[in-house]
Amino acid sequence: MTQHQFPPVVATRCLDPIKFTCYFGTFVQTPSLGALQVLTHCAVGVDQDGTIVFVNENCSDYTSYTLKFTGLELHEVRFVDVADSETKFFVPGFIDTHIHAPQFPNNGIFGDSTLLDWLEKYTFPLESSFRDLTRANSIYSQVIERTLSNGTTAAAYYATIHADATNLLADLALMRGQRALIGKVCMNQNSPDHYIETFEESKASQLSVIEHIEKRDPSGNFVRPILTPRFAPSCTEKLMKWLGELRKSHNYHCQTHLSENKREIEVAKELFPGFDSYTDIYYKSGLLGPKTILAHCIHLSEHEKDLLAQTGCGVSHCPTSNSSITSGEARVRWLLNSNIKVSLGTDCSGGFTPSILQVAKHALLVSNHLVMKSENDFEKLSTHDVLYLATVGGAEVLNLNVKLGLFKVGYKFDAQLIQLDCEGSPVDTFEFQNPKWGLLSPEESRGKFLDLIDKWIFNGDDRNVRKVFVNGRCVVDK
Ligand SMILES: Nc1nc2[nH]cnc2c(=O)[nH]1
Ligand SMILES: [Zn+2]
Repeated sequence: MTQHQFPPVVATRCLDPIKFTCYFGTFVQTPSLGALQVLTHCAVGVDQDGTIVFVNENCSDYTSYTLKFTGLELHEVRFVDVADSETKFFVPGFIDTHIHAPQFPNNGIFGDSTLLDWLEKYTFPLESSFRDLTRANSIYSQVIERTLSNGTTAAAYYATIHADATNLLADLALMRGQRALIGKVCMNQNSPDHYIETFEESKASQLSVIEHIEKRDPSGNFVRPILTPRFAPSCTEKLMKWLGELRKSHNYHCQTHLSENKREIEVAKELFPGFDSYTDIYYKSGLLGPKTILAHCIHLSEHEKDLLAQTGCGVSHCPTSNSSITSGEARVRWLLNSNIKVSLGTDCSGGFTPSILQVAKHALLVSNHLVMKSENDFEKLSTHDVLYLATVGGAEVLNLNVKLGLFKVGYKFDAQLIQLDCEGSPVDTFEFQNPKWGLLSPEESRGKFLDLIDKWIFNGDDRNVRKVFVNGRCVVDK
């Protein structure tokens, strides 16, 4: 089971007579927080490496433009014209910066528990069963399929403590064409006997996972290892310091949980009395840096927030999870205003949905709750803000070598094709709400289209995701 020989994802393209692809239609993106850009009648050219080489808005003849631009023959170019419906548009692929792949079967199962009893009752027993590779194979395949189908083109995964199953998750993501940071969970204290490792075991399996993943994808453009101390309460200082040294010496990605639940914070302080704060435990262990992803960050002090800003860490905001297991409301605007990178995470199965679109909606609603509590508008997030967090924010937090999150020259074509009026769509569309580009004033058409985007964010789901592309390759076609 450990000896799978998956073909490299990119090699198959070499046999393809098609040398270039031009996508034509409406493209939607968020170049900055709060700003939504709508590119209409737009031609986006993508080369064989999945890189965008032109973005030509209001293109009157995209076929001639492409042939002239590339110098290729007609049969060497694939034209994907999706301008056949006014409610069809491309958006950048979603980036899920915090998801526990093995917890997928527990989505929706959390009862009235909160973090620490939830871990004991539901999470550790399920994760420990991933010593069984047959189980890991079927659940991990399902997670990748489901997240891709929801438009997630890149994800930062937590796996389990098991090296073999973690390697399998990396292989499956690579084979299926989803970009993924793959984290073998490290945990060597305060965990049940059936699901714990020693320092030496953790070290050995971490190194073997890194070796496996780096061999599978030496470019690191598709799958990469990410150091994953579960959270301070389940790791000794020795283990965190070893991981901190490893992170610094190889510039590895790192992910962990921070300041999710009030009781968790007390436990962390009791276990590590010599540190100034929960954040300080990670800081002094060398775990914080520009390629570190911190999930939750709800109950931080000003000083802890400043430490995140100073070290350049990214935050994964997980509002679905935080509402489900009653953890609290992260102050996203407060973090963003300190120039801290913020993105979205499903945190399955603390969160119940594998869809970043749903999480975006919850991020907006949770921000409204903060506003209602504080009676000022400061924390309010718009639909454009949460779309930014789901795409550009995710790309900033993942901090990969390839550029993601926008339709821009030099960026990779990781995209979703959304259609609101497709068969079985959960979004009710009305002809009078269509933008009617060219028939109304540009402002009127844009206004109507922005309303459609809002309708999509609140009412849409995976049925509206018609195609998904990663690195210019179509990985989902419904
Ligand atoms: N949400 C969440 N928080 C954690 N803290 C430590 N482990 C976990 C986990 O699996 N999920
Ligand atoms: Zn988590």
